Amino acid sequence: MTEISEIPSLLVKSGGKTINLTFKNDILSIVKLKNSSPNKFNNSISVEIKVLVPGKKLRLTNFIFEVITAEQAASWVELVRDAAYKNSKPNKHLKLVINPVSGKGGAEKIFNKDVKPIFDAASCTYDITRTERVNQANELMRTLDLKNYDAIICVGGDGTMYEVMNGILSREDAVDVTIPLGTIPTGNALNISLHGDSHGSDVAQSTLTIIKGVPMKIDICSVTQGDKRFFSFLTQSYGIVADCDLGTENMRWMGDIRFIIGTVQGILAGRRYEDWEILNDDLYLFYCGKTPWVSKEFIIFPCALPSDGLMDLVIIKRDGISKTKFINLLKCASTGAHINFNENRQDGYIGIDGERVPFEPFQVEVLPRLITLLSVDGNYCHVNI
Ligand SMILES: Nc1ncnc2c1ncn2[C@@H]1O[C@H](COP(=O)(O)OP(=O)(O)OP(=O)(O)O)[C@@H](O)[C@H]1O
Repeated sequence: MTEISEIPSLLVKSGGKTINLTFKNDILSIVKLKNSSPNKFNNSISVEIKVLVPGKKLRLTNFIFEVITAEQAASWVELVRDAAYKNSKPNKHLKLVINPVSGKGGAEKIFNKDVKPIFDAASCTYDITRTERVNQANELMRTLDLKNYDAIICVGGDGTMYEVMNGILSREDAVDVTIPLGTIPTGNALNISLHGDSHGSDVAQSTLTIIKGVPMKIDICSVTQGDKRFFSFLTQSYGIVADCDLGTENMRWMGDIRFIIGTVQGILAGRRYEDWEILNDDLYLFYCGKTPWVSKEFIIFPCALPSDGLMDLVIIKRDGISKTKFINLLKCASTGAHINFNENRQDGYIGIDGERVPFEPFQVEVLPRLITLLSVDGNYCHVNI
């Protein structure tokens, strides 16, 4: 006999159309109903299946099937539930962190209208913290009793996820934390990357990923700046990318168009960055190497590491620095302090996951597989490369 868990899909008719429902993705729950009105099967029993119907936009609906006996109903319920939650835990209990000011301020409304009905249909339970100030999510995660939950879900943007991750990774038991994180994207930017498919920015799809998704380990960057440490899951940016994001915070009300305006502003202002250049300049110094010292008193590459597979490079341009400053800079090289020498540009934007940090040097280290996310299938995205 074929078991339901081996059947990939269920064909149903709705509004004259035949719909192919997969157990893995589309079926959220099944319950036995007591029939209120008697029919030709005296004492007959029905089962109700709640589904997210696939299509351009996911649509929540239900189908009722009449079965003859209570035993048949019980066996339907058991078989369909097992098949629908073969790879994920049913009836998850979630901790939700809702940032009411994320995006254009509609997180609460989006949650109530588009997310709550799906969680309810899947019999997921949750308790909610609505953030009332900056850093509250971070502080909450430092002390929250994580064993009470199956996943932590951010209803917000990247900034909310950034706070949650930084809070978790600042806990004393951080290395033992395996609880998966998920996100309902109500912010402006890059959440798409967290759910790993082209529908990642879709609220219903993200809700489904939380209900049915599988854990995926991701690397985290440890960014140190002076005596501070940040945990970064997206980007570290300096240059036009940081300027067009952080330099346009006051234009948030415009939505995504602020990123275009920021880029145009940066180009018109003729700002220059040291990311990538062809060197035709008249130089004071171009020095590339693998070991820290030029001589005992000249530590030109104080950060060089023995086996990092990288070469270190120092470039000093004539037009970028006065002769006096160049001499002062060389004097600092006996202790390696020249790398902290003030740049021409005294102020600017540096962004860690899109959050502004001081305009000071920073160092990044990758910590492998430190955080677990809920994902569609354990991958970020599928590309044809
Ligand atoms: N009640 C609140 N009032 C003001 N700021 C808040 C409040 N709750 C959270 N925050 C802060 O809001 C900031 C922005 O949140 P978030 O990044 O989630 O939304 P977003 O900026 O719209 O999205 P994205 O970062 O994806 O563009 C976070 O840094 C968080 O600290």
